[in-house]
Amino acid sequence: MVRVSSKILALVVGVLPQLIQGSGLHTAAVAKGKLYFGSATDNSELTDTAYLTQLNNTDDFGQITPGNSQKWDTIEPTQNQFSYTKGDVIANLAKANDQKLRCHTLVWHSQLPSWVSSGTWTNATLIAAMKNHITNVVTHYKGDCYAWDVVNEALNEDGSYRDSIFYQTIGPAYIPIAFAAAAAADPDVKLYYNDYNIESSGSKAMAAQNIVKLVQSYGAKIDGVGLQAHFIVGSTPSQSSQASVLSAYAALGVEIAYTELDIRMTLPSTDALLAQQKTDYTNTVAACVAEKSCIGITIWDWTDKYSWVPNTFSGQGAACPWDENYAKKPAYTGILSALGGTATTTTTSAGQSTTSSTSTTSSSGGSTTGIARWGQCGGSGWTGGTTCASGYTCTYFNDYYSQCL
Ligand SMILES: O[C@@H]1[C@@H](O)[C@H](O[C@@H]2CO[C@@H](O[C@@H]3CO[C@@H](O)[C@H](O)[C@H]3O)[C@H](O)[C@H]2O)OC[C@H]1O
Repeated sequence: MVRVSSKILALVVGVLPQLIQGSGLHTAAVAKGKLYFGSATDNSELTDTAYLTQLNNTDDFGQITPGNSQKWDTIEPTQNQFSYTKGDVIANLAKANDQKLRCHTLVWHSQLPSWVSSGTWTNATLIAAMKNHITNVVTHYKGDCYAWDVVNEALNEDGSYRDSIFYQTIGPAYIPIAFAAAAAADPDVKLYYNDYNIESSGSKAMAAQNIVKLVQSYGAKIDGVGLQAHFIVGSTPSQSSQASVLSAYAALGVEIAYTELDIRMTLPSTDALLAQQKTDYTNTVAACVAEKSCIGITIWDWTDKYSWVPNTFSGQGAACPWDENYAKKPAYTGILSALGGTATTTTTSAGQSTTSSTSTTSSSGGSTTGIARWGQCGGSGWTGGTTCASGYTCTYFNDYYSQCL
């Protein structure tokens, strides 16, 4: 009979739970004081049972985001006809798994139905259509979402406003109007501005900060800035440059989340690229860990099998922490170590698996040009101190909103 010393037994018993359970990404993130580590997903992927099993693994994923099923073209393909079937599948999955749901997205220039993108609009009719969309959708998902990405990608790379149908027709005021409508429909849900290339300092990150100030100056609620973080292996911003912009957002009194993290490479994948990808993921996650106001991280799907990257960026891919065969890549270990977790993982090498804009609005009393103000003028006359610059007339649209035109 083999006798096992009590010391060895204690060691095995102590280590066993880690070997069996490991410390997954979400578990480790929560231990670091974050709310969640999560993943995007999409309806078509859920028929893949191996995929679903991992998505349901709440040790790794305490949060999910629908990749497409809450976008305007899916939910309101025809004006005032709402279809929640696909979005509800993801929302119900989150509920069943006790995972947080990030809801994505209400107002975005892309994936719009043609009745919106090619419609003939006036300022008032587009505001009404946008508010109707937001009110319906946010009300439908009231209580289900941790956060809504209220406005997505309103900025150009130089920090100017993107020339979307919303900006063209309404001007920058569409942003605070959207936030106010979302807050009115669900006062408890967190409301985010979400964009890419705002993860390190520069004109676009500065413009994102100005969007926060713009919404705040209108007296509307904004709770967070979402950093999409669609990065490229080898040119991902350093941890320190991400950290400094995170603290700039935090100084505005909002939280921050990494909302769509993935780090793509030019294919084929090599061991060197996978090693650099691990470093890039590690640095990004470490920047969030170090910033108290950074509350969570979402990867834009967890496996290369269903990543959006190859369909969008020709010749690029392998952007996720798991490969297309669901084996963990070095990136997984990097993320876990940045979260302070312990890896008992199988990671892949390239060949095999081994264990081991600037707002011109003044906040009070200044003159505005072409800029909306809340209740500052209207049918019943001035209610605030704002005056329009010479040559502009203050035009009343509704109780929330007027504009110097
Ligand atoms: O043919 C379309 C297909 O192109 C579409 O792909 C989705 C496009 O959006 C992706 O998510 C965005 C990625 O980056 C940020 O800019 C946005 O915030 C995200 O919403 C999504 O992952 C792709 O699947 O899907 C629908 C098909 O009909």
